[in-house]
Amino acid sequence: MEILRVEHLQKVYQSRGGAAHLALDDVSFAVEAGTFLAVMGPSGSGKTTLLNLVAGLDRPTGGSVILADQRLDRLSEEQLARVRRRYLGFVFQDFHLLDPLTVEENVLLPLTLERAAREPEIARVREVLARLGLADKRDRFPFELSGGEQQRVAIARAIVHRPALLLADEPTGNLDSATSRIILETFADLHRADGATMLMVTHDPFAASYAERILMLKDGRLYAELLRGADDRPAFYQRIIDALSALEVAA
Ligand SMILES: Nc1ncnc2c1ncn2[C@@H]1O[C@H](COP(=O)(O)OP(=O)(O)OP(=O)(O)O)[C@@H](O)[C@H]1O
Repeated sequence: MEILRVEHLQKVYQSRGGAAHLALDDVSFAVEAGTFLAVMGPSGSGKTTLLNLVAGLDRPTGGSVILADQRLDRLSEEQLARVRRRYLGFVFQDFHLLDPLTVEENVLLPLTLERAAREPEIARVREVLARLGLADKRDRFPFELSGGEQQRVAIARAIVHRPALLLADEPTGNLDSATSRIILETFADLHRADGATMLMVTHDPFAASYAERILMLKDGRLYAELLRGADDRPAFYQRIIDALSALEVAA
């Protein structure tokens, strides 16, 4: 089953001075359910632009995004907001937790946005917190947690409503390497054990090596795709490094 299809996506930013910048140029790809996809590319290559368009947070100047069988460009802002809440989960570089709320309240939030919390929903929150090894942290506040724990709470919040697609924007960008590894293992485990579908934007080859498929962007265009295939993670990492140096040589 296909979760996401991006067709001939184009984004032109018009600056106030009148100059146009082509941030995404004819990008097409599809994502099957259960895929762990990474999108890589140097700074300015269009990664965040692509993520924002996939999330329906911005509108393309050409082409389309089809998420869970719905063409996002045909939806009103209100319909888009509903699609986002229902089908997407978000994990950000800087966690985006709400400081006045406890861990449990933060994770409950996506379930209570549209209605009052009920018993089964609290049970679901506790199940997800336990799944992520946070059962004993549920009454703490974000500032009482380490960065890695805060990111795991953010992941719990992103998956609590069982989204069709989990979007992560540089999720290890603010973490040290040991903590990054724990977060990446968490994603890999959600993919392996729960069949989660993920799109992770990263410029870090180590983070990307946890994915099974990588799209590489350069100057707004897709220029390479790597599939992990039968490689183990270290062998895949080496192939990513080789592909990146080939890109630099070509630049
Ligand atoms: N609102 C905007 N108006 C004009 N240009 C923009 C706007 N947003 C992004 N751009 C330009 O579009 C290009 C792609 O930006 P984008 O943020 O998608 O890149 P990125 O790959 O996510 O970079 P980084 O890794 O640094 O976050 C860049 O050249 C950027 O300067």
